[in-house]
Amino acid sequence: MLHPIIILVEPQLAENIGMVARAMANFGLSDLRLVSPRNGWPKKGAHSAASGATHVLEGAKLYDTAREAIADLNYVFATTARERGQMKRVFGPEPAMAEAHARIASGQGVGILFGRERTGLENDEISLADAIVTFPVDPKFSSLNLAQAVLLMSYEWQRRATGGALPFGSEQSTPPAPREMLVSFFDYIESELDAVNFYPEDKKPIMARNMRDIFHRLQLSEQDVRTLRGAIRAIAEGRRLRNR
Ligand SMILES: C[S@@+](CC[C@H](N)C(=O)[O-])C[C@H]1O[C@@H](n2cnc3c(N)ncnc32)[C@H](O)[C@@H]1O
Repeated sequence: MLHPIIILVEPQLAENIGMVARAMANFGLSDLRLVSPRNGWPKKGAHSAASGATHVLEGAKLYDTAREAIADLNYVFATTARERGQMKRVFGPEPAMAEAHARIASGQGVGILFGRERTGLENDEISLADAIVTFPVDPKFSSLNLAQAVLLMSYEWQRRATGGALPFGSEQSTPPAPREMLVSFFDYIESELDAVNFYPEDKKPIMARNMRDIFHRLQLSEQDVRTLRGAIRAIAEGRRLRNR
């Protein structure tokens, strides 16, 4: 078991189970356990809601009780929005997944219990867990949809497991232009601007420096410098041709 196991206790809606599977697959989880799904299993509608995460649904294991579903696990979290007055450690999602990560890395099986859509987990089910996880929600509106609750835990798991690495990053097509190329570009612009008397007498040094600063702020790549240089040359040569 290299990942936490998601355990849904008496889930009712096929759409929620499908969306749970999708959320799990989004964040690299695949072990799903279902405890007595209401009105049986499989359920019509779960596959379409899973949106391609069928491997999670098809691999889901069925149990009669929460107790049986967690029997082989070494450490179990119970998720709940409500205070239950039980003497257990209470985690937020991020430290909970740090704890899960450490335990799984040392070879333990870790599970996360999620409750029924309407009534959540029963106190007896929570009493089977080692710790409680609750989310930092607005207390006036604290209950998340079941699949969203699974998504949040799965996200925190993946963030922990990958160190937050993103699948892709911002790319620069070419590296910033070398200084020599940039300075030669500045010389070129300044000579062309001189040729059309752009600089008022005695202001040239400060205006040339300001313009260099503008280009520095743009972090031009080699290709950017080539493009700008070509554009300025085209304008300058067009003017020279017209003036002949
Ligand atoms: C729709 S909620 C159940 C709401 C139910 N009325 C209750 O009060 O527990 C379904 C499940 O999502 C999880 N969940 C929802 N909101 C949560 C929160 N704020 N913190 C932790 N888990 C939450 C729990 O597992 C919960 O049993």
